[in-house]
Amino acid sequence: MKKITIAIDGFSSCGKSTMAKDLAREIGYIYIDSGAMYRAVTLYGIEHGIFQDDRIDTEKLKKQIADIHISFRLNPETGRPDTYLNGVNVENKIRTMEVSSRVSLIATLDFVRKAMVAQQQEMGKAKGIVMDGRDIGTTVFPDAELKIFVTATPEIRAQRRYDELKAKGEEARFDEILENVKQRDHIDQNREVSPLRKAEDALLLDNSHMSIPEQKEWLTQHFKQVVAD
Ligand SMILES: Nc1ncnc2c1ncn2[C@@H]1O[C@H](COP(=O)(O)OP(=O)(O)O)[C@@H](O)[C@H]1O
Ligand SMILES: Nc1ccn([C@@H]2O[C@H](COP(=O)(O)OP(=O)(O)O)[C@@H](O)[C@H]2O)c(=O)n1
Repeated sequence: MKKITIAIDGFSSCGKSTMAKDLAREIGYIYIDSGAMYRAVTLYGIEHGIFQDDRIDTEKLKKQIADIHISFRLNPETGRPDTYLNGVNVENKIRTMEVSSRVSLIATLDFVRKAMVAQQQEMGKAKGIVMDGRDIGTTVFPDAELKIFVTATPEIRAQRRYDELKAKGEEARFDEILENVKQRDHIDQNREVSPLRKAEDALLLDNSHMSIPEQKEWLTQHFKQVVAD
């Protein structure tokens, strides 16, 4: 069967990674969480004094960007890929509110995007990949055979993220998460480089009232249709 490229973009916390990972596992494709890469750069910045309050020392980060190596390795316990920053597993550290509150500013920087996009395109060279993010269908893989743009109401998205953090036993406040979700959507949609928008040829999915199995079924059907053509 021919291998294709699948691009899943959309708003924060709506279930993109969940559906992308599940599909990739089922069809034997590689899954890449591009957001995890921006989160890893942000964590690097926090750990290397790049932030002074809310200001970013862009010159310092620019000098160090070539020293930031991000990779993914399958976690045999979860069956899902964990994110590694310079050889260290940072999967949990990159999901904290501290990182969430800073990542979208880091993702506005053109030299950061350039470095990440180059790595992402390299990872997808051989096709057979599902990648989720904000600019996958528009910038990273504009020729992807299947493009999806996912959305849900901000309240539902914040609730999903809140439930996730609570289930992991982490501190979480619903209002803080809702504010973060809205703020990141705003920054992502209004930045100059590769702003978040639906590619013209992407299929729109509002999963506000869909369960995880329902959305996976929806995606699998579209995948089957594209590979059958
Ligand atoms: N349709 C859904 N209904 C309820 N919860 C969902 C649904 N899709 C995903 N989730 C949950 O919402 C949270 C955010 O999903 P995630 O896939 O990380 O979103 P994204 O990649 O878009 O940020 C996760 O805890 C996930 O299990
Ligand atoms: N391809 C991408 C992926 C993420 N990002 C940025 O990285 C942030 C974190 O991405 P994410 O996919 O982990 O976000 P969640 O929706 O999973 O919380 C987003 O809010 C964007 O600012 C981006 O700019 N481009």
